[in-house]
Amino acid sequence: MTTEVQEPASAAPSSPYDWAGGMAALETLTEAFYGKVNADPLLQPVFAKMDPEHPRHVARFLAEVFGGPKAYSESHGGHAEMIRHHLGRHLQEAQRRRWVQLLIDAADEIGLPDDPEFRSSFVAYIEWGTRLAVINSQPGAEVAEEQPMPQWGWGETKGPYVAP
Ligand code: HEM
Repeated sequence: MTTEVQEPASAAPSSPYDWAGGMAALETLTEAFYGKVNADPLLQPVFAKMDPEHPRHVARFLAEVFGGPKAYSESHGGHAEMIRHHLGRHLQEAQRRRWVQLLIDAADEIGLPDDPEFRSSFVAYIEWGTRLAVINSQPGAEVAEEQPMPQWGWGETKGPYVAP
């Protein structure tokens, strides 16, 4: 068996958002995902009081992270508002793991692109974002709410976080 490292395509798509299929694809993803969440014994109680618009809001958030329109920042309070939704929720690692697993299951189910480059970018952000959600949800978490919206392209993380 040979393993080949793929060269980037000469006409690379402008963003993971475009490659994923834009807002319609992300809305389909979050609909499928929260359907699974609602049927999951570990996560259903966490989301029991979820706003019916929640899946669409998360799709907009993901869209912005992956290079799409800035709809979450312009209409839903941006990153600070997303952080506020997780404060004090005492999320646990087992719940985070299940969240990631169900999102990837949903991605496969709806046919989100499954090429290694896209999935690497996608899962990298999901690992980062879910771990931040857990950290920010703990009692006494010191959260800087006014952080910029994370931006995830095709590249890598540029190294561990070092406090200023
Ligand atoms: C990349 C990871 C994540 C992203 C991008 C994300 C995004 C969001 C956003 C945008 C909201 C606010 C929705 C709105 O404005 O209506 C929200 C709320 C919430 N998130 Fe997350 N989240 C992530 C991870 C998690 C995880 C791992 C959990 C739990 C295991 C979680 C639990 C919740 C809960 C309980 C709410 C409030 C739901 C409600 O309205 O009752 N999130 N999240």
